[in-house]
Amino acid sequence: MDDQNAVSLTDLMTDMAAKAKLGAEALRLATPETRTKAILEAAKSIRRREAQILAANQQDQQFARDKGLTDAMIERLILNPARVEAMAKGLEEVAELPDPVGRELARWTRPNGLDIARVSTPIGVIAIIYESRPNVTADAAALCIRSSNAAILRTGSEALNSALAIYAAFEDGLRAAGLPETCVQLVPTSDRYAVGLILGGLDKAINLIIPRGGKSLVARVQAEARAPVLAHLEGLNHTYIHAAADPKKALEVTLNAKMRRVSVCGATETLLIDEAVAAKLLPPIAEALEARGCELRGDDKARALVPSMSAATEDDWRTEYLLPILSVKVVKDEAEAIAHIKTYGSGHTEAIITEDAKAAETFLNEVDSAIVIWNASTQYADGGEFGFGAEIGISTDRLHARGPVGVEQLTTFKYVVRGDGQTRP
Ligand SMILES: NC(=O)C1=CN([C@@H]2O[C@H](COP(=O)(O)OP(=O)(O)OC[C@H]3O[C@@H](n4cnc5c(N)ncnc54)[C@H](OP(=O)(O)O)[C@@H]3O)[C@@H](O)[C@H]2O)C=CC1
Ligand SMILES: N[C@@H](CCC(=O)OP(=O)(O)O)C(=O)O
Repeated sequence: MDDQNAVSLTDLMTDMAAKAKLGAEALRLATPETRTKAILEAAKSIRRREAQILAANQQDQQFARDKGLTDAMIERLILNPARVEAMAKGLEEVAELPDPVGRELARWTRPNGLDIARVSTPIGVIAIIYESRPNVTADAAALCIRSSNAAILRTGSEALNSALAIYAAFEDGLRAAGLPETCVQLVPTSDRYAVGLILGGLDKAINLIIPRGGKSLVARVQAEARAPVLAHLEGLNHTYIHAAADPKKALEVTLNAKMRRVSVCGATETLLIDEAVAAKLLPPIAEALEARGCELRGDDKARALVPSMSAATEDDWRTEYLLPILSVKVVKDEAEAIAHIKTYGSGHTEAIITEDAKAAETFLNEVDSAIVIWNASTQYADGGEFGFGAEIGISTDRLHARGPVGVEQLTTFKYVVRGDGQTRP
């Protein structure tokens, strides 16, 4: 980018940040009913604007095809009338969520009579950098309004036209509720220079940055972020089939965990299987996966059982494919499975398949990922599936929230202290 463009983009983003601060203040002081109205009106507007949204999405799909994106990546970009309706319905669900701000979280009285209450509050201005999935624009905007946070949204570049069309519905919703349209703003360019400006914190206007993406984004965030970050990063997830696994559950859960949607961050990327059951369980699981078009890459023991597998390299254990590819390792026991996850996992989601409650508890306790699952698919890593209405994504950070981030996770708190003239000795 030349100097002139850099200056104008810097000006644009600085202006957005200043407006976002005002928006955050307006939201903080608005009633819950006003915020509900903004979201419901945005949902109505999404339905009204369906044709525009779909036309914008067609442009994005063409751009993505010209760019040579994989089918899985194009699939997550696609909108159709059913998906537009699902987006509007999702907003209605968020609108109905209990208001997460202004709640008394705890209250106690000190011996000196001071009455202290911990009360939930919004975070302020949240900037979200996310991938090319159009519904994230709607979900993130609605969750931020519900939780009284102003949002600066930076969509993946392949979804920019769709995001702009969806964003227009939020301008309608905010206006109809009498709130400034700038409570939610969308970065109107795909220039990555804007990402750098967000990571720089925009003169401390940004209270939290949520980056939702893969390796390239991680590297940049780690190098450049100068504002607090709540990382929603890659999901290098494992499913471990324990020696006491039920064969039917092992087959069905593994198939779902890998193949339900291969491009989502909750997809399983590595299958670990106990050597005690590998000879019996791995061949039928491999056959079923291959029949659905999944490529398998295994270690020597796995390949001895399933000769069609290619050899896994060290890189495979470290790769989040987001494709119909699965790495497979036969492990000696649960301890080796847990050690493998500790070495290669990204701290997102891991599952154990077993009928042995003690082994399950060991796994749930010792594996230190944001989500640990017993006898179910890693693809349940999702705020909607957790009952949160929607999600910003899955936090792979340890502070201030872990796992699915919904409205409650978008709040912080303050202390309200009520006295009667006390002075401190
Ligand atoms: N934990 C979670 O909740 C989720 C995590 N993910 C993860 O996202 C990844 C898949 O999505 P994918 O589209 O590949 O994600 P990317 O990381 O490529 O893109 C995500 C966003 O980051 C931006 N970005 C990426 N790299 C850079 C960079 N170097 N400088 C500036 N901006 C950058 C992208 O912009 P641009 O459009 O310019 O490329 C896009 O807006 C997977 O790793 C998946 O696990 C996905 C969904 C949820
Ligand atoms: N957690 C959600 C969304 C995951 C998601 O958006 O993933 P991606 O395909 O990488 O954009 C789900 O499982 O549907």
